[in-house]
Amino acid sequence: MPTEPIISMRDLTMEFPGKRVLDGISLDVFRGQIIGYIGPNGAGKSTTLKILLGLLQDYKGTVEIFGNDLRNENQDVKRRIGYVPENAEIYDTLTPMEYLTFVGELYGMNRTAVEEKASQLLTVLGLEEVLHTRISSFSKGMKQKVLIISSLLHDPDILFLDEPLSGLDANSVMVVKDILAALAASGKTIFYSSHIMDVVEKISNRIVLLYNGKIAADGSFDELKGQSEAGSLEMIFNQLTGFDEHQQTAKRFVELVTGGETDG
Ligand SMILES: Nc1ncnc2c1ncn2[C@@H]1O[C@H](COP(=O)(O)OP(=O)(O)OP(=O)(O)O)[C@@H](O)[C@H]1O
Repeated sequence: MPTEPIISMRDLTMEFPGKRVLDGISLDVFRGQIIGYIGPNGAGKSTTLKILLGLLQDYKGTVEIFGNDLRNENQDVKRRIGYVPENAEIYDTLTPMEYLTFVGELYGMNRTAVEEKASQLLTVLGLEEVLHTRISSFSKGMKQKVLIISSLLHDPDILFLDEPLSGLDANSVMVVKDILAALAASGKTIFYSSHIMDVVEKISNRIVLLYNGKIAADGSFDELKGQSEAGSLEMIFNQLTGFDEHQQTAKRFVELVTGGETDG
């Protein structure tokens, strides 16, 4: 049974001018958990991740990672964290080998070791022919693979992922899903934010739904299903966020596009 939480948030509140985005979030995350962190657009998922990463500081409440208060700057904590951002600034003029060597060295890894590891990881994900090609020529999915590798090069204990499968083809999605499951089984903790509900449903062992600044649901998919009449996570999401207007919204949208009435 898990003991000490790896991540602990108490009464986490975050306000931007004129807007309270997080309204007293309390959450403990344990070793080996894959947390599917979901919520409507603008719910505050990326904001939560940025706070956990130390990128946003003017929050209220307490956040501890590995038992260290985030307000006490701690480089050791940062070294044990990996991050795949939603919108990454990747250095397009570099090759993946140059970029990954740069990232590995930032984490204090030895250059030869990082080059070898980067080359092996790129090869496993099918990028062996473009190790020395500029990232600017890559497709979205190829860039995403480089980002996923860059978040894992230093073998972190916690992985924060913000929409990590974006641009990946169906085969690559299966590989990444299996990688995440294997990482969690080896004791890593994964905090996974995404809108792709069928993937969240399958890979998460715990789902946390953020709505109106608060945690509206927290449990395994089976537990959430037990509390709701809905069958899929997508339907549970719609139900818990009170959204039942998708057909009317779509109809109105198409009427405006076509300038007329639609059938049905
Ligand atoms: N730096 C900022 N200044 C002002 N408002 C901000 C800032 N960053 C985020 N917000 C606002 O906070 C709210 C939450 O944004 P956030 O990006 O965390 O949502 P999200 O749940 O990740 O949404 P999405 O699913 O669309 O990615 C939004 O209303 C957004 O406009």
